[in-house]
Amino acid sequence: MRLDGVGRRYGVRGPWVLRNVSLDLPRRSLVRVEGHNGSGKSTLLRLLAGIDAPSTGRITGRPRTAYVPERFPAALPFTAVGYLTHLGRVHGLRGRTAARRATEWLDRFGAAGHARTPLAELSKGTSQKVAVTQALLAEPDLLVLDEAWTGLDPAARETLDRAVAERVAAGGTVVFVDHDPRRLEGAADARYRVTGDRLDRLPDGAEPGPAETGGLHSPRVIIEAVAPPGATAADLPGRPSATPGPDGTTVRLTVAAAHSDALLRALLAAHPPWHIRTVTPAPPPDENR
Ligand SMILES: Nc1ncnc2c1ncn2[C@@H]1O[C@H](COP(=O)(O)OP(=O)(O)OP(=O)(O)O)[C@@H](O)[C@H]1O
Repeated sequence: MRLDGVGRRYGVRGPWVLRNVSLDLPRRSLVRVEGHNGSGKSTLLRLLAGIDAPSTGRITGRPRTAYVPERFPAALPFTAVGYLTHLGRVHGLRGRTAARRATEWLDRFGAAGHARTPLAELSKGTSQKVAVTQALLAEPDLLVLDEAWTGLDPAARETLDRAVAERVAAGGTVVFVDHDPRRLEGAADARYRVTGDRLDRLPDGAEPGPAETGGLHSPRVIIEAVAPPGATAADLPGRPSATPGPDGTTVRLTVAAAHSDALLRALLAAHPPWHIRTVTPAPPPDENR
């Protein structure tokens, strides 16, 4: 698929969110999109997914596409498997194939027990598994993932990592946005950054930008927690710095405020979970040091 001189603004006089974006999305590739909050990443992904149209410019060569939006419409009057079968049909599958794939994917995500649960009664995590499943069961040539890992438990996040690798290995293109700079680290064939209204390709090996790491001067949060036996801070979202807590039994994790929710979720969802003692804003860094 190709984008040529694509621009998008909301309303005829609204500011340009994206302007003059030209982009080639080759088959068999994994593409990461980065940028600050509100920079236009979701806008770009909606254009790629075909659920929004450019205000100017052209998109050509659209393949069969599936999309996991940042927010999933959870209140629809379906059971999980009923909804997935319905969407499978929308993607062009026969009902029986759609139902079989829905069941297989729910099973892979550890949510088979919720196949017959109404969507409105699902937990946030299970809803997200349904959101991801509706895209994966289509076996699309282009898979667009907008923060699709958010809300998934660690095992489901790994399942999604594997599913992405499988899609790419099958010749597909996967484009993703994620707040965790280490998501699929080293696996992306190309990385792009939305800055102002531009989309720039990042050189291979470029460090994650301030939106992903938090940057020296962005607000930070200190989480003091008791680690379960054997746990380390090495694989936690937001790359927190870890130091021993004041009483010797806790670990003090300092993380960019933008990542504190994801970090807390990961700590609470760990098996066994971390025990959170306190969550406090960090003092601003000392400018004179
Ligand atoms: N439907 C809409 N109507 C009007 N303005 C919009 C709409 N969607 C997005 N915007 C504006 O476009 C800009 C880019 O938003 P977008 O959601 O694409 O950014 P983002 O990088 O995905 O943000 P985040 O990281 O917070 O999800 C923002 O200023 C936002 O307010």
